[in-house]
Amino acid sequence: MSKPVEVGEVFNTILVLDFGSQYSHLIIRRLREFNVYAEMLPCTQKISELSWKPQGVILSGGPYSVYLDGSPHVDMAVFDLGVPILGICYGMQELAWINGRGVGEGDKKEFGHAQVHVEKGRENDPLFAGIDDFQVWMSHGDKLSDLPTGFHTVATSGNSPYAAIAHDEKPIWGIQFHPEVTHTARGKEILKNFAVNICKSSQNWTMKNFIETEIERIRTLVGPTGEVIGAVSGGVDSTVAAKLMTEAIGDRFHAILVDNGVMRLNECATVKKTLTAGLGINLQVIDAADLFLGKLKGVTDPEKKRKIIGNTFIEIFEEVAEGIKPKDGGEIEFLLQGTLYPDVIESISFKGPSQTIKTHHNVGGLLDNMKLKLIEPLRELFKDEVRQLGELMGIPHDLVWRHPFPGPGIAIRILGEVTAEQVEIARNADHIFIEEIKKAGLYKEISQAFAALLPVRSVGVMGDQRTYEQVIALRAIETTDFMTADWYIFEAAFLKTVARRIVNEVKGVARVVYDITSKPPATVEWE
Ligand SMILES: Nc1ncnc2c1ncn2[C@@H]1O[C@H](COP(=O)(O)OP(=O)(O)OP(=O)(O)O)[C@@H](O)[C@H]1O
Ligand SMILES: O=c1[nH]c(=O)c2[nH+]cn([C@@H]3O[C@H](COP(=O)(O)O)[C@@H](O)[C@H]3O)c2[nH]1
Ligand SMILES: NC(=O)CC[C@H](N)C(=O)O
Ligand SMILES: [Mg+2]
Repeated sequence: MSKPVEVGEVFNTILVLDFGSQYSHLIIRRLREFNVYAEMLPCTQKISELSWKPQGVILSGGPYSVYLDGSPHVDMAVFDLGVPILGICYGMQELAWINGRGVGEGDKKEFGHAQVHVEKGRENDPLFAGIDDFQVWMSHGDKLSDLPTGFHTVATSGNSPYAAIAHDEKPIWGIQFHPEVTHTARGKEILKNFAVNICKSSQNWTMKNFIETEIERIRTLVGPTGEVIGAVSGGVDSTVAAKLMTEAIGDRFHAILVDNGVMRLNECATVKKTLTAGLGINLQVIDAADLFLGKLKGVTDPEKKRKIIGNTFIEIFEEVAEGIKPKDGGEIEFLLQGTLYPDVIESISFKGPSQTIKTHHNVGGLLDNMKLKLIEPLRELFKDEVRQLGELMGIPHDLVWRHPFPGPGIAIRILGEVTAEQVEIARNADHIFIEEIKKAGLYKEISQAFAALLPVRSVGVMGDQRTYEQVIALRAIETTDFMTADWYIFEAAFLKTVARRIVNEVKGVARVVYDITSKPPATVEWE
């Protein structure tokens, strides 16, 4: 018997078809919070092309209007699956459109809170088991003008006579409000009623179960002699992925850490020690600092820096990979990547192209010439699930909770030309800042913090001497998804200590400032 290779084949899965709502991914999050596995696919997904059968289907909201030409529609085969279906907002309008076309533009839009009442006589509807009168979050301009054929009303709100509808015979529901946002007070219970009570999904999505199935899956994919390479940075994602690979295939996995000369203070040595001695990962550190710094000489444009680092990184990785000779005499077949679920969601979303703000370095550029097959063990996981997984696999707590660190490293935190001297200044200032944050017990509260080195000089006075040196900008942010972020509010005394230490201990710095810009309009990194 061949073993399953898709996570959806192993866990009972709720399929969320995404019509492009900003909240679609939250549906997945909420379901997983009560241990039901859910996956999101674009609304255009052909059901016949799925390798697994969903336990239930949710049609998400979306910015379109079902009655306009060019709006997305669901594959009708979804109704032949015989599984329960829940339409949310656009998803409900889609159900109504298919069953009678009774959808149009409302006289007024409805954004924000509304009160929903379950109709008399419908108290036993399983979607609302234990819930009768509750506050919801609405976000729509279109509404149902009629009850679709074969449906009845389950709940109403002031502005929506069809706040919830259900099919008379089949397990199909539509709701106009968004149960996935926290502003809908009983939203999670409604989703749980749907997934657990109605769809009968097992609540077995735990990281403990995931480890076992994922290791099995990797072994099946790689086979008994196959070998895998992977770029590992010492960040949480690549470390957790590398640890899973090691558990699955031992030293047939080759991890490569590239020292690009713009890593944090003592980074490579620490990562090497933790990963090899601590976690048994077969890791090779490649010292390419001089090569990177050589290529960055004279470059000040942020995008150029990013591209140079990205390309050089690939060059080195390929060179090292070619030198690795698998024991079975064949060739390396697979490349490990630490892709997370948010990246996957971003690439499947039913949305138009968004503008490039900055080029994030990535290892994906390797694929064309290397013909390596990708292994992405974390592609179904959110960051907090990766952290849980890391803790369970015995990865040190400090590593699991590390702030993210960008591939182009300190190079995009040095404004202007990147030289060994500038790296030294930025690195030492950063080290002091992080050290003080940890000492104050704030590290976990802050999502990311670092020091940037500005290419301006300022006059100072130290020990009666005039100084004329550079400026360090401290950045600390709070965020959940790094798409938006707010700056962290420190106590004045804390900033005072950090500033004093940096000016006193780091040669070349005369002044320290604190960045109080949110994202947007700024970004997290300075370049
Ligand atoms: N210096 C490096 N050496 C080898 N691989 C690297 C290096 N820097 C980045 N990478 C690769 O680029 C990928 C993306 O980097 P990214 O910073 O997003 O993830 P991470 O470092 O694993 O985790 P985190 O987001 O917590 O920093 C990494 O998973 C790793 O494969
Ligand atoms: O691996 C990475 N390669 C990159 O090229 C890169 N650029 C930014 N970042 C990280 O992404 C998050 C958002 O940063 P920005 O607001 O600056 O885009 C923050 O966490 C940044 O540190 C990167 N990570
Ligand atoms: N959030 C939604 O799904 C909105 C659906 C639809 N476009 C409306 O405005 O009614
Ligand atoms: Mg990183």
